Amino acid sequence: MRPTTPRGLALAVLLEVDRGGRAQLLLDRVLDRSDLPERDKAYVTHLVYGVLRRLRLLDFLLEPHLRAPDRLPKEVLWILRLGALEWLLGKEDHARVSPWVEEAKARHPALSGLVNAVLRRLKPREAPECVRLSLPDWLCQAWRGFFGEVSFAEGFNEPAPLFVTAYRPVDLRPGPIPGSYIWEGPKEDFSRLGLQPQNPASLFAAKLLEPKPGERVLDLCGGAGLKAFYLASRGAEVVSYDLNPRRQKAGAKTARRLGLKVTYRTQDLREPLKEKAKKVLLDAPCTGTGTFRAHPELRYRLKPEDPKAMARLQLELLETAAGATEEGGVLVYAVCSLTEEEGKGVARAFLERHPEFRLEAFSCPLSVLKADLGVYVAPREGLDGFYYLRLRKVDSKA
Ligand SMILES: C[S@@+](CC[C@H](N)C(=O)[O-])C[C@H]1O[C@@H](n2cnc3c(N)ncnc32)[C@H](O)[C@@H]1O
Repeated sequence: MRPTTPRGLALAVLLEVDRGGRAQLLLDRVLDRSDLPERDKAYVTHLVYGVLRRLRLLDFLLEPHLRAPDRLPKEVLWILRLGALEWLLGKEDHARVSPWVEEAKARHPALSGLVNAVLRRLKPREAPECVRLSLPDWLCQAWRGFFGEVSFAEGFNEPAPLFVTAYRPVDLRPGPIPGSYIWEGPKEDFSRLGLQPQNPASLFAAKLLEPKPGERVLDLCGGAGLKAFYLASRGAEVVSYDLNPRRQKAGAKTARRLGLKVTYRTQDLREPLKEKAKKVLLDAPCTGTGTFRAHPELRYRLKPEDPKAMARLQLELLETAAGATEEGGVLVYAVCSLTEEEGKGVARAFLERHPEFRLEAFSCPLSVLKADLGVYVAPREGLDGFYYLRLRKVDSKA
């Protein structure tokens, strides 16, 4: 039987995430199909994201009360985590314990007593910072070493507004940079309204290219084309390249609905391009360590060796982007990741090999976490963490 209650739906989504699914996709699917009122849908979202964003801390709080958590049925373990979340967020005992005991009774009646006892016994417990932030130790320590501290990661656990980029005049609350707004209603058919959901930190990567009307721009690793939409809206002639034709097809459809012209070409960008432009944007694939707010489960799946492996691919793609930049032209490299390897490390390795490129300084209106060979943006106030690098090709014979 398919669950229909908010708690049942949250549990079902979390069990799917446990099997390898992606929370955002699963939630969208489940909530689109559900007839629940908006308030209940918001509660499902709150539960799923709340638990995933604090998973390490919740397990730490449950630990003294469970002898062998690994041997519990998954459903019971996630019910305990959900109940612990509501305890952590200060929900009254009468409102938080019995609903979760009922969920346990419906699935594993013999363990409902344990759920009841554990949820009533929870006590405050001082957690080490990396546990409190629910980060894997390897990443938490790498961030401390590189940024000097890790408190910025608190931002991943804060709820964020839904940011949209507007391609028509709108009467919405402005976001942190021009063109970005905050959507406060229920989900809509955004492209019909001339809007595109997009984090301002992602929009800023496209803005850094400073596209001019009539200018040719290459949008490399353009995916569905979120950044291409902005570039086209400034009157640039945009060609968007990606490996994934399915994403590009979806992008072409949205571009049409937004009334924007983008040309899509499918290519593996580890191979050189057959064309050049004065403005080139490379929004490279990355580990996504700046997007833990929207993709909270990602942090538990990444491995310590991933940033280095990703940086190797990013450097290959940057070679292609460099070859496609005309002399005097601008190349912007961006990733939604906060690791040293994928940001500063890629920049350093690239500049060592390419004396014909010079670093270009720029001012960043978003909250800067670190500026050192490019700029890292802090994942605060709803922003995704990002890294940007702006380069100019000064002399191709250097
Ligand atoms: C960060 S996403 C791009 C998001 C997109 N620029 C946007 O703003 O919507 C990275 C993209 O790189 C693409 N990609 C990964 N490896 C690639 C390769 N070898 N050649 C071309 N594209 C690649 C992926 O398909 C994905 O769409």
